[in-house]
Order: sequence, then structure tokens, then C-alpha cells
Amino acid sequence: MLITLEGLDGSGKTTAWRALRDRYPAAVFTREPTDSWYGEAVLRSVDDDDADPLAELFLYMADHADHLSRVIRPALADGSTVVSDRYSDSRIAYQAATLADSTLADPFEYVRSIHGPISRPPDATLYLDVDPETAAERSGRTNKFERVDHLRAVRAGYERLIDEHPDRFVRIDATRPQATVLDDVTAVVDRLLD
Ligand SMILES: Nc1ncnc2c1ncn2[C@@H]1O[C@H](COP(=O)(O)OP(=O)(O)O)[C@@H](O)[C@H]1O
Ligand SMILES: Cc1cn([C@H]2C[C@H](O)[C@@H](COP(=O)(O)OP(=O)(O)O)O2)c(=O)[nH]c1=O
Repeated sequence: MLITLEGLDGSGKTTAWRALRDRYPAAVFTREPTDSWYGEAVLRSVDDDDADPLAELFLYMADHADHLSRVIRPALADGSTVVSDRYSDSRIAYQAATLADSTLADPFEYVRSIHGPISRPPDATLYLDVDPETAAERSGRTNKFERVDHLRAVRAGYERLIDEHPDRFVRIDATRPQATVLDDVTAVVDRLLD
């Protein structure tokens, strides 16, 4: 089973990921961007405020393709549970926002369409839901994506994904105290793996 954690920067994904890793030590825990050289290329682009958004998308896609062949598919083939901190939904929500002013007629559909032939959809996704202001505050505005106006557009992309995949997403109100959020996260994953 492939479980993904999604949400705006600062929504608490990594905190939840760590708690799940302690609770399910036999599962495979991973993330995007990955720690491969493809992921390093992605972070170089994230650090470049003048990066071309289409080129940046393809860097994320290269990292995703490597992640699929090197980590995701082999672990699932072994029968492992995989938990990924960010995955394809992040690309659709974030890069649809960065490509909003591009020549693409529908960036959201375009980014989704290039995943179809090469990717493997999650079986379940926990969406940690926070408002853009809280997200920007908690994340410390450390990169170009962590601006309130950009996060508003990203959140709209996530909401569209949730509307279209209501059976895959579990929304968790991540504005509540950390302990409460983690209780919800582990209860959801317990049910998924039961
Ligand atoms: N429910 C919460 N309430 C308050 N602060 C939180 C909560 N969840 C996470 N944080 C804090 O917000 C920051 C970002 O958390 P993190 O788990 O790294 O989020 P993400 O991986 O989604 O960017 C950290 O300082 C973390 O301690
Ligand atoms: C996986 C992924 C992340 N991102 C963004 C979200 C983050 O701002 C940044 C990843 O940097 P990172 O430091 O991993 O941030 P976070 O811990 O919040 O995930 O890249 C995309 O724009 N597209 C993607 O496909």
C-alpha cells in the first residue's frame, strides 16, 4: 500500500511522517524531493527565484521517475507499506500555481496528464489542512513557495484534487495542537493498515 502525506509547507507533514516512522518501523518511509542527485537539482531550482517554472517542473518529474524506479515500485513489489512525505499531488498543486502565467491553457490538467503514463497513484492520501497564513508562519517563509499568495493558489489545487478523489483523501485539520493532529494521523493510518 502507498500512503502519501500532503499539505502546504508548514502543515506538519514531516512531524507526522516521523511519528509514523516510529510507529511502523517495518514500513518504507520516503519523501519528495528525494535525497538523490535529482532531488538536489530540484532544491537548486527551488533556491533560484528566477528558475524557469516549466524547467523546474521537469526537474521534479525526473526526481519522481527516479523515486518510482529506485524506491516506490521495488518496495511495493516486496509487499511493503510505503509512506511518502509529498508525492504527485504536490506537483499538481504547486506547479499548477507556478505555471499559472505560462502559455499552458490548463497547467493543472497538464501536470496531472504527464503523470498518468509514468506514475503510480497513491492508495490513500492524508491531507494536512492549514490556512496559508498559518503555513507561511510555521514554515518561516524559507523558500519562494512559502508566500501566502502562492500558498492560496496551491491550496486551491489541493481542494480540486480532493473534490475529484474523495475516496483517496483524508482531510485532517492541522491547525489544531500538534499532539491532537498526530493522534488523528496515527488513527487514520492504523485503520488503513488494519
Ligand atoms: N499542529 C501544529 N501546531 C503548531 N506547530 C506545528 C504543528 N505541526 C507542525 N508544527 C510546527 O511547524 C513547523 C513545520 O512543521 P513540519 O512538520 O516540518 O511541516 P511540513 O513538513 O509540512 O513543512 C515545525 O516547527 C513544527 O514544529
Ligand atoms: C514534491 C514537491 C514539492 N514542491 C515544493 C514544496 C516545498 O516548498 C518544496 C520542497 O522543499 P522542502 O524543503 O522539502 O519543503 P517541505 O518540507 O515543505 O516539503 O518544493 C513542489 O513545488 N512540487 C513538488 O512536486
